Amino acid sequence: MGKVVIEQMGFSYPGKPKLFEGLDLTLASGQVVGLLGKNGAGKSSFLQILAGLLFPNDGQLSVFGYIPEQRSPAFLQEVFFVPDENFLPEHLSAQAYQLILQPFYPRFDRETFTRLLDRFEVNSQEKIKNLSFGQQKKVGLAMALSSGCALILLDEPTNGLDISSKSAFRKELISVLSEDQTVVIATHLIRDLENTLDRVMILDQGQIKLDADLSDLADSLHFGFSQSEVSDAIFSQSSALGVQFIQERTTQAQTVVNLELLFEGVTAGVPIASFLSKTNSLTV
Ligand SMILES: Nc1ncnc2c1ncn2[C@@H]1O[C@H](COP(=O)(O)OP(=O)(O)OP(=O)(O)O)[C@@H](O)[C@H]1O
Repeated sequence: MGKVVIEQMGFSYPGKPKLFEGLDLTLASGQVVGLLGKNGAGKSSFLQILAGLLFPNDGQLSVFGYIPEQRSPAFLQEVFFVPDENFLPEHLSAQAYQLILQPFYPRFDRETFTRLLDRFEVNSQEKIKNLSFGQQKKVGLAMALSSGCALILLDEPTNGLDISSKSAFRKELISVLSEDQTVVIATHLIRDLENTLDRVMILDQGQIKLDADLSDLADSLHFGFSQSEVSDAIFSQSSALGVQFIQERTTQAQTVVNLELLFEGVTAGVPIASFLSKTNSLTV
């Protein structure tokens, strides 16, 4: 479908200091991207800018060749945004709302929607207002994953989901997506995204401090645990149980990327990107 291209983008809420400044970013299709950041880092605002709900103050933003703030019908039918809070009409059932929504999304797959609601154990006939927060969340996620949209934006998708629903969401996300779809997931529940992401972006102090493919992180870094300090660690964190550390990977076995430790390192100012072989962008 094309790309999302951000060039030198700046954004601030009226009367507030800059939230983003000089952001550069390109998202190709076929990736699940995790957007990580502390509370208030701007993750939700970033998604809303991509969805055309907030407008950048500076720079360029193009989503598949469209300018989101123009909110053209051709753009809107390619973007599905699931906010953290319920966005569904409370007086309708999931099934009734799906019928209203479907004509706006040409590739909406009704069978997938029905299957996902079953999988998520949500009653499609029940009015939204009678569903729990987690069940409402699952209706929104089922809609997004069935929408066929080229860009799917999920704000804290696992917030409010129980353990088995988180696992079901991860599995369905990977199985339902096609190569021409891009998903951006904003979250601070980092562990919930394990084994799901193709790429991670860490937003901190108005900048993207790390933007890297998970495969590159796993190739270039070694994530370990030791009872004592490790002398050549790039970053380490001690707890009562021992020391978690990140090393540059040379001959060590490949390890699963510890996203939480990576996040702590990057937000502590460690120039992790300089240890990677194929970094997408580096602003540290
Ligand atoms: N409508 C608004 N008007 C003014 N400031 C806002 C508005 N919405 C958010 N902000 C401010 O912008 C900053 C970023 O908020 P945002 O919700 O994008 O962060 P976040 O990373 O999603 O945070 P969280 O993890 O807590 O959801 C915060 O300082 C917040 O107070």
